[in-house]
Amino acid sequence: MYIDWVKKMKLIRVKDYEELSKKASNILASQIILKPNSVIGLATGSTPVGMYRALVQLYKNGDLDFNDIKTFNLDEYYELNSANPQSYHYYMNENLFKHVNIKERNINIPNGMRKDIIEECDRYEKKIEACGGIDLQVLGIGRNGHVGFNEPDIKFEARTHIVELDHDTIEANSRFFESYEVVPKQAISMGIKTIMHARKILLLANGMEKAEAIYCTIKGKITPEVPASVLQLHPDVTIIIEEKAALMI
Ligand SMILES: O=P(O)(O)OC[C@H]1O[C@](O)(CO)[C@@H](O)[C@@H]1O
Repeated sequence: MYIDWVKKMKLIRVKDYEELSKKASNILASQIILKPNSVIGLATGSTPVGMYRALVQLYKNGDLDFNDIKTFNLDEYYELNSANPQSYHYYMNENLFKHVNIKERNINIPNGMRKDIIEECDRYEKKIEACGGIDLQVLGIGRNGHVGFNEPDIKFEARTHIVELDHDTIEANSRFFESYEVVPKQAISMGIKTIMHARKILLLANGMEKAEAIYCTIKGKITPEVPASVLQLHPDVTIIIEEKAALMI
C-alpha cells in the first residue's frame, strides 16, 4: 500500500482488488464504529462487491453493527422494479442488506417505478436532508468518468434527477443484461451537488479500463466532461486505486 496526496485528495494505491476491498471495508467500518448512526451513501457496479463481502464478514464476526445505520444509494435504473435481478435494489439486497442487521426503514434507494419521477427525485433529496446529510459517500467511477449516473456534460449543480445514459455506460453495463438492447436507457441518480454535499467521499477504482478516467479525475482540469473531476473541489476525498487503474498517475 502506498499513500499519496494530490490536490488535497488522499490517494491510497493498492496492489490488487482484494486489498482495495479490504481497505474500503475498513474505512466504512471505522465510520460505522465511530458514529453508529451514520448516514452512508452507497454505490453499485462490480467494484464495491468485494467491499460489501468484507463488510458482511465483519458483521458476522460481531465486529460491526448496522442497527442504527441509514443508507442512501446513488442511483437506480428507470422502470426496473426491485424484484428485477438487474435492479440496484436487488443488487443491494443480495450483496449487503439481507446479510446484516440494517433496518428496512433505514434503507433508501431511488424508486424508478414511481409515475411522477420528478416528485420521486425531490422526495429523495428531501429525505437525505431530513436525515442530516450523508456522512460518507462511496463512489465507483465509469470508464467515461461518470459518478453515480452523472454522465459527461452533466451540470455540476444538479441534484437527484432523471438521466439519459451514455452509449458507453449502456455498453459497459450490458454485461449484466442479456443484451445491449434491454439495458434501461434512463436512470435516477443523485446529482453532483448531492454527492458534493457528503461530508466525506470514498472513490474506488479497479482495472485498466478506469486508468484514463482516474488520471483525468485527479490530474486533469475540472470539467463537466469528466464528472468525477469535480471531486478535486471536495475537502475530504479518499481514492483507493488498484495498480492497473493507477497506471497513468
Ligand atoms: O464498478 P463498475 O461495474 O465498473 O461500475 C462503475 C460505475 O458504473 C456504474 O455501475 C453505472 O454505470 C456506477 O454505479 C459505477 O460507479
